[in-house]
Amino acid sequence: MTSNNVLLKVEGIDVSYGDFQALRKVKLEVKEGTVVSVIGANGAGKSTLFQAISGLQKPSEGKISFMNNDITGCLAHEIVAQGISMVPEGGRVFPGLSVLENLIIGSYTKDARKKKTKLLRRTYDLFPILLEKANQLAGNLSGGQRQMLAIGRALMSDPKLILFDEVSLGLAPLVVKDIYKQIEAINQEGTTFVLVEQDVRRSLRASEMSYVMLAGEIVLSGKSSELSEESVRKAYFGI
Ligand SMILES: Nc1ncnc2c1ncn2[C@@H]1O[C@H](COP(=O)(O)OP(=O)(O)OP(=O)(O)O)[C@@H](O)[C@H]1O
Repeated sequence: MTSNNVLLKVEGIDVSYGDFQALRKVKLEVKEGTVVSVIGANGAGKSTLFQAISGLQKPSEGKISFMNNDITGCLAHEIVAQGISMVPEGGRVFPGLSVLENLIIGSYTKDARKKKTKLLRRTYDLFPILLEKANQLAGNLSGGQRQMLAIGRALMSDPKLILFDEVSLGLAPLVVKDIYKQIEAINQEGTTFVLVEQDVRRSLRASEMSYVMLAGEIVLSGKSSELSEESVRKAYFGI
């Protein structure tokens, strides 16, 4: 599903950790209903970008808007309440809590709490394994199941936009295929995605727009269908 409305706009943000500047004048636009890829090597700044959008890092320069509202400097819980949810790198879940408890934690905003039953049903429909294992400890899940739980938890806040960090890292190819199928299904129901993915081919295939980062900057961007794997790889390595 695509429309011409810009859902998220990042305009020239700088983010630093002490003296180290991790993002430089980063600019990015995400249209409603699309899937956008952010590609880059380790340390390029992809997670920092997600943290800045989610309110976990404060940009020293630039502006972030979501649905035409300036969200620069908003707190993380305010940003979730506006409709942005993150699936963190490595499918991080609370290992000592059950699958169901992990999901319920995702619906802590006032609006999501009201729709909890409906959101839970939708999550179980997408990932039946989570219903099967609802009362088991999340720490006992496989890597792929943990990634599904992390997506499920993000869905429980009823987001308009999901920031998905490292979709396929460390997962078996069949599991990755399954997860991309679910991303497509969730996207077709209207949720917009920004994906961080190391696999260039998959990244281009799964998205409408791609942005390549290198050392804290966007060095290449364009329609995924018009970018060659070679040009992306070159930008990725800075050659
Ligand atoms: N908390 C921190 N304190 C200091 N430097 C940091 C911190 N977090 C990240 N960095 C540095 O900022 C840069 C960007 O890191 P970031 O994690 O955003 O990159 P990334 O593209 O997501 O890489 P990865 O795939 O390894 O997570 C790196 O040089 C990293 O070492």
